[in-house]
Amino acid sequence: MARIARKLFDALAVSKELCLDAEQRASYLEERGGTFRAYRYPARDTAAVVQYMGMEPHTDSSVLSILNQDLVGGLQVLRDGSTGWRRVRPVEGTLLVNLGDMMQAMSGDAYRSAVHRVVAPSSPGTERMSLCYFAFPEEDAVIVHPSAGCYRGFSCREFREQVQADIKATGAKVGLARFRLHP
Ligand SMILES: O=C(O)CCC(=O)C(=O)O
Ligand SMILES: [Fe+2]
Repeated sequence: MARIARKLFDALAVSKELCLDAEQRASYLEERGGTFRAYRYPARDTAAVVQYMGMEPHTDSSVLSILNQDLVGGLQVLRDGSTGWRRVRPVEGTLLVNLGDMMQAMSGDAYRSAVHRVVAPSSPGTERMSLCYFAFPEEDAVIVHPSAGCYRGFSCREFREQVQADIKATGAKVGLARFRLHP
């Protein structure tokens, strides 16, 4: 997964939206600093009246996240500027890539961090499994976009600490809005 993340990142890094130099390419994605998570979403026992949320709406704090979901389905994304959720149809033998908050910051909002959620299965006895790899920058690399000026420079460590402080204080992640220069 780390190698796939590196290949994808290097391909994006030369795009006009990122245009990273060699040093940024190396420090904005740290192969050994990735996190791997395995999830199991059991179905609700009783007949669900409302959709039962397996994971609440959020953006990933990563640079990019690579997801392997099974065929049960349940992942949904919010399209930019829309309030409607779209189901992400599982396709056997494929990986899914979500861009995260770090990518949005380093591209000066050209690439957006996808808001997504997981709806747990509704049929009793069904469960959903997924594997997710999250790629991050080096802890102390300062993320800046040379011209966009959307965000003040910040490191992944600072971002994580801010997210944790916000969750502790308010119960929710504030995320990139904390670092935006012109709210
Ligand atoms: O389980 C999934 O499909 C998504 C998990 C996810 O969005 C996350 O861990 O951030
Ligand atoms: Fe996520």
